[in-house]
Amino acid sequence: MTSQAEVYDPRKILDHPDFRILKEGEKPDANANLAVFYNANKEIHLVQKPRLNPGPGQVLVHVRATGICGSDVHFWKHGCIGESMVCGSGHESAGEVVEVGEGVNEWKVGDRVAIEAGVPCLQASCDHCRTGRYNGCPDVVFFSTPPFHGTLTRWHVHPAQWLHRLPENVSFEEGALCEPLAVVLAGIERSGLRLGDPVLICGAGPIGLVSLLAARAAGAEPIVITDLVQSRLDFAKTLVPGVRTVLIDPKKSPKEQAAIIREKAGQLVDLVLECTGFEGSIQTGIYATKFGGKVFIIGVGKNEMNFPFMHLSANEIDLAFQYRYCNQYPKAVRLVAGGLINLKPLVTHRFSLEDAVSAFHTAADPRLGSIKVQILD
Ligand SMILES: NC(=O)c1ccc[n+]([C@@H]2O[C@H](COP(=O)([O-])OP(=O)(O)OC[C@H]3O[C@@H](n4cnc5c(N)ncnc54)[C@H](O)[C@@H]3O)[C@@H](O)[C@H]2O)c1
Ligand SMILES: OC[C@H](O)C(O)[C@@H](O)CO
Ligand SMILES: [Zn+2]
Ligand SMILES: [Zn+2]
Repeated sequence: MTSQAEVYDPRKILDHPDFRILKEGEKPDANANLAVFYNANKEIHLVQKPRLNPGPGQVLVHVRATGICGSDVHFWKHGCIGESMVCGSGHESAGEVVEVGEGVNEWKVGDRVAIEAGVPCLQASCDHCRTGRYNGCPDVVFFSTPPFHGTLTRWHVHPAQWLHRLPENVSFEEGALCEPLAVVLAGIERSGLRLGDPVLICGAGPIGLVSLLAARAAGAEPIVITDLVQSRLDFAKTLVPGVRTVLIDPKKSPKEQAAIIREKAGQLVDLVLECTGFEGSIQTGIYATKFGGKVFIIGVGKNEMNFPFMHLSANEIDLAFQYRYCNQYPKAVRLVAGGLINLKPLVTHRFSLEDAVSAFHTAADPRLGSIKVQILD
């Protein structure tokens, strides 16, 4: 049997005679299959790669919108790949079907789709796939996680069953934002959030802000959101006017921060959606949680952290974690199409594919104040 890794062997593109890295300022060929690749020297380039034909069960998508995720910036800045390797970015994408491979009946040219970037093995021998928790599949091909190239490209070949139909009233930009929404919905589902729960959201980056929208749609009240940056809290207020904000002062201890949050919320919270991955923020969340509550950690951070063990124990506080998502895209699309979650304001900066390298510099520079940077084609 052909393995996932063989089907999506990243060398296929790198070894292809039509693959080349464009020099700075060089004009790409008209309609070229542009993409953004970075290397272990932290260089980032526009590349031209071949436009491949979809194989059996695959679909060729013209990618019309891709958001830049923090992890795309992280892989560019921190490598994680072999020295001579170059890798392509992007996993928040939506587009239009332009060609279908043999045996594909569910899609036709012109269909509008969101691309689910993680393609699990779906083998009966894989416990995670068989039991529906496919985000744990050890053989997943997650486009944009090295060594697999990303979906930030003009023509992307994708397995037909990992595309999700976008209704007419959902734009490509919103379709691309269904990826971070899927992350958040997976967290909200597993956190057990109930109508009327007081909730704390730590961090007002894209994940925290999408959590805010989703927690509001799910009926959380009150909602407190924290950040170190006032402009992000101001942005949160424009998204959900009723949200209560707490500007975190790094000089204060987690216990002191939690006391401020408790005052803002009028009580300790039932649930924390932690969206920073920083130790201090997680500790703050723990101290802000009531007896029997839950700290649900979506943020990712360093390998080892200290948590206040006895406080967790004596207060029966559950700690839980989210790794990507499974079975969330259909729900994400429904919530956006139905008007329960409005993702549109999150896109603050837009770039053409030809100018995608500038998009990365914008996303990576906090002084420019972007929330979500997207590349449109
Ligand atoms: N679990 C998953 O599958 C998954 C998927 C996507 C993203 N993530 C992670 O979620 C986290 C958030 O992603 P993002 O794109 O919103 O990142 P981001 O960096 O844009 O946002 C994080 C926000 O947290 C704020 N912050 C930092 N330290 C803080 C503190 N001590 N207290 C309060 N706020 C603080 C920052 O100012 C920033 O606004 C990241 O760790 C990311 O890697 C996890
Ligand atoms: O949105 C999905 C996340 O960015 C990925 O899991 C990332 O953390 C790298 O694999
Ligand atoms: Zn991501
Ligand atoms: Zn599997």
